[in-house]
Amino acid sequence: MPILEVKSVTKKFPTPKGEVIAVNNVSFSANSGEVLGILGPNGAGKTTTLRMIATIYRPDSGEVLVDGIDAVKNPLEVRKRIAYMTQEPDLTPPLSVRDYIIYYFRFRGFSKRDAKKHCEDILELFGLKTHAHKKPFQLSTGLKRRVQLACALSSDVPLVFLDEPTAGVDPRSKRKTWELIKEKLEDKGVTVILTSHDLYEVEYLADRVIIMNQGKIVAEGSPKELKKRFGKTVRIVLEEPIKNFELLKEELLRVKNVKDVRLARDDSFDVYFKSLDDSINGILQVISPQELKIKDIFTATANFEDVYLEIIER
Ligand SMILES: Nc1ncnc2c1ncn2[C@@H]1O[C@H](COP(=O)(O)OP(=O)(O)OP(=O)(O)O)[C@@H](O)[C@H]1O
Repeated sequence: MPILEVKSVTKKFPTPKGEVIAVNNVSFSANSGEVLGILGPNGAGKTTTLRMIATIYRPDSGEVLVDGIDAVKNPLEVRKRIAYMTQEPDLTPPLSVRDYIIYYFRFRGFSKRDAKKHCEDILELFGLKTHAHKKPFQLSTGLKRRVQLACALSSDVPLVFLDEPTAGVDPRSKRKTWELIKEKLEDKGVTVILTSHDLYEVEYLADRVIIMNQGKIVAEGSPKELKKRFGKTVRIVLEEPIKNFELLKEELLRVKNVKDVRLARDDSFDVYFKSLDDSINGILQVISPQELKIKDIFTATANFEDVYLEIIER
């Protein structure tokens, strides 16, 4: 049974300009041990979806089940099964790192003794020991986020939400955070719902991705599958500068499954294919009669960012 089932869920908000449909008839599920990425531009409905699962918002229609438990009928039981690392970059209440972690686990129902013991393990595991005495104002954004992450990932619950876990964090600390997430998840069977605007982060961490736009799911699959579905690029480098690119482009666009042709430099151009399996024979047949001499050919699968932008722009 999936740990999370979201079934035909809709959420609307009243605004002075009329009703906004933040989430529009969305359905998906997440299996045990899976990292599910939710992607989408600002306002796509990601946070609203997360908040409905986390029992912060009540859906207008549809159903959310966590571990088989209905989030509307039994919110307290659902809350026991989830941990939520929110987008808020600060630690509230403003305690020392050690006290904050103990407070967090006391709040989650741990005894004082267990919370203290758990806290020392977490400080060690997440490299926070030397910062244990510091107050939030003495911590960098990256460290504050790491404390929040440590609490969420160590909560011993089946479902964890990471809402932009590395927003505002520098590239080196980001990488460290990703490694910590991977390490921590490896043998635990925890399901993670990850939202992020960092496509590299999602590609690195997520087993499967849902892309939302304007309240709806517009694509779903593993990052690898999505890249495969959305094609490859071939760069052709010629011996000499191209004299009439527009004419060449026109002819290449007539080749089966070529969706775009763009000039890269004066002697090279990129051909975008619809799918990974498309052959480049067709383009060679256009080039040969024109006596253009090919110096090099490189093929590359579309990168995840290209794929994402294409899905969103469609
Ligand atoms: N409490 C609210 N009241 C009114 N409208 C809201 C409320 N919360 C969200 N919305 C609207 O619902 C839509 C979806 O918002 P949501 O915050 O879920 O998007 P998001 O994908 O999480 O965006 P971001 O990437 O910016 O966090 C937006 O149009 C937003 O303005």
